[in-house]
Amino acid sequence: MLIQLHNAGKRFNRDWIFRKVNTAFVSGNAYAITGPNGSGKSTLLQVIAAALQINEGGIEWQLQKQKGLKGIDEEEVHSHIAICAPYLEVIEEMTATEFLQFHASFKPLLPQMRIAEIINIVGLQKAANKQIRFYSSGMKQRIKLAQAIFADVPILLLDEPCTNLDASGYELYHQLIEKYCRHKLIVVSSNDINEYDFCGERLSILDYK
Ligand SMILES: Nc1ncnc2c1ncn2[C@@H]1O[C@H](COP(=O)(O)OP(=O)(O)OP(=O)(O)O)[C@@H](O)[C@H]1O
Repeated sequence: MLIQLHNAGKRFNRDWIFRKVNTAFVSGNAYAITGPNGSGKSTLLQVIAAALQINEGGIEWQLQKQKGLKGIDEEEVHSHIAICAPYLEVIEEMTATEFLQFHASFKPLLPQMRIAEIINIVGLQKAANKQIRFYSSGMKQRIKLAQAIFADVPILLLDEPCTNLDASGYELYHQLIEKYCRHKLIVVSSNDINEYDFCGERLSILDYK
């Protein structure tokens, strides 16, 4: 997977959030987008996810095929991406099992993974059949992470992935990235070093103002 931005710029009304972003995101690497609150990290992540359109420049998404890279349409990008972000709501009426089944009906799970096993791995076995609306905020974050990390797609986008997690949650997060996401293209948007310490590539949004 290759995502390339050419002189990409995004504004809301008259305020430019970033301009002249020239960068490539490549499979197998992990990237951190850093910057203070309100600087535009989530906005750039949503541009990469094709959830927001840029106002200048270009962006290309290319998928690895047997015969090399093949461009994909903007409308198709979402099917190759899994995302965990504070603004993505969980379906509160569902149980963890139902929620993961629902997601798996759109995007397959990693090969050989079963839903009960995933729920065990993220430490929610006792709450597997409880409606998510009765979960604590840390438990909700664990199921959101599970939904994204165990999806069999080449791009994993993580916006503040350890929000509400305790120390064991941070540890779990690092284990999951290490064990299940090595081959993926990972982009983390965060200003907490503990969320992006494994990212070899770093991009400060303040360099694009
Ligand atoms: N839909 C929108 N319409 C207008 N302005 C917006 C919109 N979405 C975001 N913004 C503005 O764009 C700027 C960047 O917001 P963004 O959420 O990308 O920042 P961030 O770096 O992710 O912040 P945080 O660290 O607080 O999550 C902010 O000034 C925000 O108010």
